Amino acid sequence: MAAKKGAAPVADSGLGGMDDNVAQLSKGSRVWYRQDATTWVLAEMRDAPSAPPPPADGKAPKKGAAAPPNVAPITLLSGPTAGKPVDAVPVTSLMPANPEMQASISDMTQLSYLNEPSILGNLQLRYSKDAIYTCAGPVLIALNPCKELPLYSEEVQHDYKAVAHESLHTLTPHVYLVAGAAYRAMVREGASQSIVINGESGAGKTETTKRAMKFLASLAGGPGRVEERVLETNPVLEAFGNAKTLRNHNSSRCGGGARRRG
Ligand SMILES: Nc1ncnc2c1ncn2[C@@H]1O[C@H](COP(=O)(O)OP(=O)(O)OP(=O)(O)O)[C@@H](O)[C@H]1O
Repeated sequence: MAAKKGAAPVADSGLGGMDDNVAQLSKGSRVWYRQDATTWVLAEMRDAPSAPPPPADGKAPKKGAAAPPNVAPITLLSGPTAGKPVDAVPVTSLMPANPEMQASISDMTQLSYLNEPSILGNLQLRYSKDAIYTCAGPVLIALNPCKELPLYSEEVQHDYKAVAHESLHTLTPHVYLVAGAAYRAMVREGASQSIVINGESGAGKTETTKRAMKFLASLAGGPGRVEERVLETNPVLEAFGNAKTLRNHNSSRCGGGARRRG
């Protein structure tokens, strides 16, 4: 299969180059098909990739032009067009799908293929089950549920407090797991720890920070007023750093030009 670089109709995400994945495609393979710039659809290959048909106008390709990519017939498996056959799809718009895609995977490193649609598909599947936290090795991915979930109760905190003193990650991914790991490292090494929380506006950084601080305060607080006092610093910090924006009533990034109303 000779899909040449530069022939892809859409930009590569950089998460496992498309060309690298073409070799994985054969008849019966489950694949992700890039329908447009933002949509991946699960599909099955009806046959192995083959050379593309000659151009309709019969003209020979220009000298030095990149060879067109091989093509394959597929059947769409997900979305409103499920069951629809699509012929002659360029292999450069296909990515191998994980065989374990039916079950959601709590640690991305367990996915057989770590390409963009597999990561997004796994996150989407978990999100549909209100599993907003997913690990990617030591990194925690937190999605904004845009609703209150029963993930932060005293009982849940109690469970994660128990493992905060152990080194094993026996519970499902959670911001408490990350906070607990930082706490454990601080106690073990006797040194300050940092948790980097990153994401676009409205992603949930402030909420995640508050949950982590609350958990840390309750871990270390004991019978005193530590938890209360740590959390009382929030309004002061927010008064200096936060502002209401079109997208977020409590944004920690002020101004910043036009924003989409969310
Ligand atoms: N874990 C969560 N549970 C429930 N609601 C959440 C959660 N995370 C975020 N939200 C909701 O999303 C809104 C935006 O989240 P947040 O203010 O934390 O975003 P942000 O990433 O800090 O945004 P900005 O960069 O603009 O400050 C919150 O006001 C809250 O309503």
